[in-house]
Amino acid sequence: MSSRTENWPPADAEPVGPHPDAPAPGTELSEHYAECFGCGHEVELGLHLRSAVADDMSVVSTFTVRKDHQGAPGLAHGGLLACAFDEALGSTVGNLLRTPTVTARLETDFVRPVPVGSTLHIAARLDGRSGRKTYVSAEGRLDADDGPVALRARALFVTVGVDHFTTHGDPDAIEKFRQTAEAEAAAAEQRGWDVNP
Ligand SMILES: CCCCCCCC(=O)SCCNC(=O)CCNC(=O)[C@H](O)C(C)(C)COP(=O)(O)OP(=O)(O)OC[C@H]1O[C@@H](n2cnc3c(N)ncnc32)[C@H](O)[C@@H]1OP(=O)(O)O
Repeated sequence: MSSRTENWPPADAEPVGPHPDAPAPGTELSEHYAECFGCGHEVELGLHLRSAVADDMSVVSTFTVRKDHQGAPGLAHGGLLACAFDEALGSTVGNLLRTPTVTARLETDFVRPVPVGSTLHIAARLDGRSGRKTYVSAEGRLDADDGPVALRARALFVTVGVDHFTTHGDPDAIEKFRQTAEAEAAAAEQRGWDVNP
């Protein structure tokens, strides 16, 4: 994965389709964690990505660039754009495969500047799987699903157990997250896999 000239996905990856219990086309995906910088509604300056499953089982996420996200005057910061792709790609893997995963590698090509006030439409798809490794890629277009391409990204996500989060993260916050998920019975059905803060 060191350069874009390499084969993608790698030769040992097998085609992968959505889990039988994956959300159906047209489903709007809920935030995976209220305090997530990428999608959580409790993070005032966060990215507030919103995602939905498209007819072809890609996942389309939108991210509107605000002044809080600037790098140069009037333009989005590149690192934040990479963050938006991390979230969009992670949401794709998590929701379609219904497994907790973390980003192991993220590669981003910045094709054109993204102005403050524009909305990125990020379409992400599963590319392949090899054991715990899932390969996924995305394209981000300006202001419309068919707008000009501004970024492309591809990533490797690695499936982990819940202990990844309890060992390395905040066990109390994980427990609170579990309780909230259990309380939301309807959402719990959708988010059973989703101990993925
Ligand atoms: C809905 C959810 C949305 C979430 C969106 C946000 C997602 C995130 O930002 S997650 C946070 C950022 N990521 C992290 O903190 C992960 C930190 N890294 C780790 O914890 C570990 O390195 C981890 C879990 C990725 C892998 O460790 P470990 O479980 O010990 O597995 P390990 O054996 O090292 O790797 C598994 C496989 O992946 C490969 N691999 C791991 N890292 C890389 C890498 N950077 N590049 C290429 N291959 C890699 C390994 O070579 C191995 O391949 P194989 O099975 O063929 O031998």
